[in-house]
Amino acid sequence: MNIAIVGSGYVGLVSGTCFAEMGNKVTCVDIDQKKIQKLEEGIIPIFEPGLEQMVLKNVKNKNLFFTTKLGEAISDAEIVFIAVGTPMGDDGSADLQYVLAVAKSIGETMQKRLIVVDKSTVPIGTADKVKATIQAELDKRESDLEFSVVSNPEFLKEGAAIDDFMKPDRVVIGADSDYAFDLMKQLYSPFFRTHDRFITMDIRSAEMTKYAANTMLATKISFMNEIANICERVGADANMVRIGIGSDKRIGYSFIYPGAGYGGSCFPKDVKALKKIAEENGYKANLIESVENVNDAQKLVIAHKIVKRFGEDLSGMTFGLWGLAFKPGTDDMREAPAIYIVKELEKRGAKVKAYDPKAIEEAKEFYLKDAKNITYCSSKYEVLQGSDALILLTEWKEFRSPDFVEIKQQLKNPIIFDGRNQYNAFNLEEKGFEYFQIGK
Ligand SMILES: NC(=O)c1ccc[n+]([C@@H]2O[C@H](COP(=O)([O-])OP(=O)(O)OC[C@H]3O[C@@H](n4cnc5c(N)ncnc54)[C@H](O)[C@@H]3O)[C@@H](O)[C@H]2O)c1
Ligand SMILES: O=c1ccn([C@@H]2O[C@H](COP(=O)(O)OP(=O)(O)O[C@H]3O[C@H](CO)[C@@H](O)[C@H](O)[C@H]3O)[C@@H](O)[C@H]2O)c(=O)[nH]1
Repeated sequence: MNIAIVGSGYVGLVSGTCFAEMGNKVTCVDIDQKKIQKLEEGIIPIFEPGLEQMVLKNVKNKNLFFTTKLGEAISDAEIVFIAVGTPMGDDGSADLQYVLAVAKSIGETMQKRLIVVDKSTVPIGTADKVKATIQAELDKRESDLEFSVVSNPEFLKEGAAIDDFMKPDRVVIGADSDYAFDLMKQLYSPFFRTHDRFITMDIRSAEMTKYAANTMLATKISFMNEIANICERVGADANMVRIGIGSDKRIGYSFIYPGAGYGGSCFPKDVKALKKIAEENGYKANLIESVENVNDAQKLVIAHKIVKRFGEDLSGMTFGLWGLAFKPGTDDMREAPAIYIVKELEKRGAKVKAYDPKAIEEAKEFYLKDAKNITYCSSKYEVLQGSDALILLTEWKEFRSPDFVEIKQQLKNPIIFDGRNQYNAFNLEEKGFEYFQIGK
């Protein structure tokens, strides 16, 4: 099939590359000329395991193309995906300007019947807006071209995006015509080897499914963080409680790791957007609001532990930080707990030495560009030299089983603040450390 993907970020580039891998001819579009130029030169603008190799292979096989010209990309396409950002607007709602700008360009340039698929995460009712925007442009052109708008939310996780896309738990398709359902099923069928996992529904329910899924997962995390905070105060161990409740199949083990709060480009903005959607429709979403409040507070839990240990004024102190990305396996720092911790430490007069295997450039260029008291190191052990304590915020594999003798030798004080409970099985107290974790 001939496909265009508009927006070549985490979702667009991964989806486009995986569709190409299945033998489709895919053109990825972006308005960011630098991004497209890099892609044309074989430079992948984001870090996502396995992506580079797959992009290069499909470019070589002439299944995958890049352009800044949407009109050219859709001239031969049967399906066009909208995969641009829907960032948080000032009032917490999803900002639809990029989605609607793409819809306008599609209406201005389409030359044949098209299925327009919304893959971006968008508020319920957005498909109607996309439809109206395209139709308005067609009307201006006095064109009677047919098109359908489909909602096909994306559920991939950064760091595991290729796997999630190639072997999806389900593909949700919201549409209002058999033609659209059929074409979408043809496109996705190759991804299901044993049995299909299509879930078809009306468009609004598909749009809502995405917000409900992310908010459910965020709720599990905030719930567990709240339990962890109570555990600490009553002398229980959240690590044990996690196993205790996860073993109940109705609860399950996934997404109940207590930690330094959820970050990333999706949970924070989607939880906020759903709260706003509810509000705009006359419903106060108390539970969802609490999920967000618990998370906001959780991002600073490690800072509070540091203050409790060292006092309010941290001037003259240096903290070694392992991990900047919001999770392992990505260079993405959107809403990463590290941003909040670094700023809080800096506010209290402390310096930070930081190392992350992939996210240092992102930190320098965007997310911590205003931080004045941070030094970036080229290895995890360099961070420790002259630091008063170590803080772990992202559980990259290379941090999971470090040399504790080396850590003890290098740090000024043998103190570890573990924001991901990675070292709770290492008997650090017996090894002479002061060890602080979440929920114990
Ligand atoms: N990142 C994820 O893990 C993930 C997973 C599922 C769903 N989503 C959703 O998918 C959408 C995209 O997220 P992302 O993380 O890929 O965003 P991103 O910021 O990484 O990429 C968006 C891209 O769209 C481009 N763009 C903006 N306007 C454009 C236009 N008019 N024409 C062409 N390109 C344009 C930008 O330059 C950028 O490269 C969001 O709605 C997000 O909520 C993201
Ligand atoms: O038990 C857990 C699991 C995750 N997290 C944190 O939650 C955040 C999000 O993690 P994850 O869901 O793995 O990453 P994302 O790439 O943000 O993926 C989420 O957001 C995407 C964008 O909408 C969806 O497509 C995915 O299905 C959904 O998992 C990270 O900060 C994690 O550290 C925890 O604190 N505890």
